[in-house]
Amino acid sequence: MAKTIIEKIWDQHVVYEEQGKPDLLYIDLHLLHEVTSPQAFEGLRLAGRKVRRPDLCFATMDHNVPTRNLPTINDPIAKKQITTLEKNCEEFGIELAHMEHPDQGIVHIIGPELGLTQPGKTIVCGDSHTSTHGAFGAIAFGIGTSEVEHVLSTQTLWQSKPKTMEIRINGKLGFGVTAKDVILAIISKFGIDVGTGHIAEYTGEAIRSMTMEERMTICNMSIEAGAKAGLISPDETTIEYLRGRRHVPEGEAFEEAAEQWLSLASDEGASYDTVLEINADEIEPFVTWGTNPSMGSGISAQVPSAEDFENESDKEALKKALAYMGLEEGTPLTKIEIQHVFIGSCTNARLSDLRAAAEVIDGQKVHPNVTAIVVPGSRTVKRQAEEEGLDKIFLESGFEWRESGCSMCLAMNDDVVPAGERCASTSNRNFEGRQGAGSRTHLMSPAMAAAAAISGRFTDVREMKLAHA
Ligand SMILES: CC(C)[C@H](C(=O)O)[C@@H](O)C(=O)O
Ligand code: SF4
Repeated sequence: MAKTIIEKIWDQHVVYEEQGKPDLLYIDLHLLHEVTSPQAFEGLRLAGRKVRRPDLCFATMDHNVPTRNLPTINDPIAKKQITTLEKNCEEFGIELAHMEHPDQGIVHIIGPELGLTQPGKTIVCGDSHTSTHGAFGAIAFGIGTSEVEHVLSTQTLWQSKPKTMEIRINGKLGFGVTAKDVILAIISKFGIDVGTGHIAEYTGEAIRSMTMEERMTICNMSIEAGAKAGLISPDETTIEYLRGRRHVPEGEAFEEAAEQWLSLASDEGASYDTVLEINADEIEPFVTWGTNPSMGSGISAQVPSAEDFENESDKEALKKALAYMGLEEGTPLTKIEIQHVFIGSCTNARLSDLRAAAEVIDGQKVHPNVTAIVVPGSRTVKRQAEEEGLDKIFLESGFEWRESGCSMCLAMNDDVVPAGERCASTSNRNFEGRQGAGSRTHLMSPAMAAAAAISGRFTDVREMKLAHA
């Protein structure tokens, strides 16, 4: 029978099953960071247990790390989490990319970079955006701290088999439209709960022509559509990205692995519990205007009005969101002014994202009302960007060029948007207070954020690109 990649990987990892109960799944890779691991290690210690497979674990520091004046951490809670992770990794024998290690970075950026993330693996991390790793054709999802402890001690996890979903993106993307616009358009069209109980596979021509970095942006936000995980069947693009990376097999063994990885792709004719479709040519550069990632529109639209919605609860949600965001119904999106720009996060802080932003800047200056920062997703991204001179492009235009970490994505560190101010952000969440108490977040692509930095308001990057062509 034709199977989806989701079923193939799942079936290969079930170590115990019983009718009517969750399956016990083997976990191939466990990624850790400083925020969700301390109690898990403490639990092991109290129970006198060891980590079963430290060689299948990898830890980094990302949420709390400062992005300047390293290694000074001002916040005592942040400092404690950092030193605790250091101690735990040493005691339990887990490899750690500490704050100043050359491999340090946001957990979802360094897994792929180091070749730890591979097709066919089950990958977990105490972090909801673990779905990013699904771009390689892996089942990758976030887990809670008690599950982190379970995986540390047994290398397995109890999981109910999710339903399968296909999200097909038909056709080719238009000029100036990026992976971020695609995933924001999908969430806007289908809502933040559509994926509940499912693992989603993204398919279609637009996905096939994307690079691995673009595919990671798509899979990263699966959780914002409510899905447990999101993934993409491996193809030659996947294989070429992985070739030569540190943790993948070498030589003949790589060719064998590649063949096996390609065989995981969903079979022709495999069926899914749910199928959603969107046409690439209906997608414009996107920005969010509200307080969840589905509250967004193409840049040529206006902030919606209550009359655009049929049911009362949607009208109420709109009013509440606009009150928090300080926006009026019907305002053209290109009239909205911003005070901050954040180019960073596990959604959009890889090398290609920084290149896309730098290309838009193209010798222009950051608007005088705007504070703009670039936070590379990892130290490797930072080094590579500097080798290409991207840091100079950003610095000369007036951006700050920071050290890698989660930074302003969630303001668990010193990088905070002040109350009442607006930030054009390449991250993935725009909830109330996400970038600091009272902060107002607008999600968009790196190119759109760069365009906003220059003009001080939301701008259709396609026009800016044409003007500079
Ligand atoms: C801190 C962590 C648990 C959290 C997550 O799970 O996603 C964070 O990374 C986020 O993006 O909100
Ligand atoms: S960059 Fe943001 S979304 Fe990603 S792991 Fe860090 S806090 Fe979470």
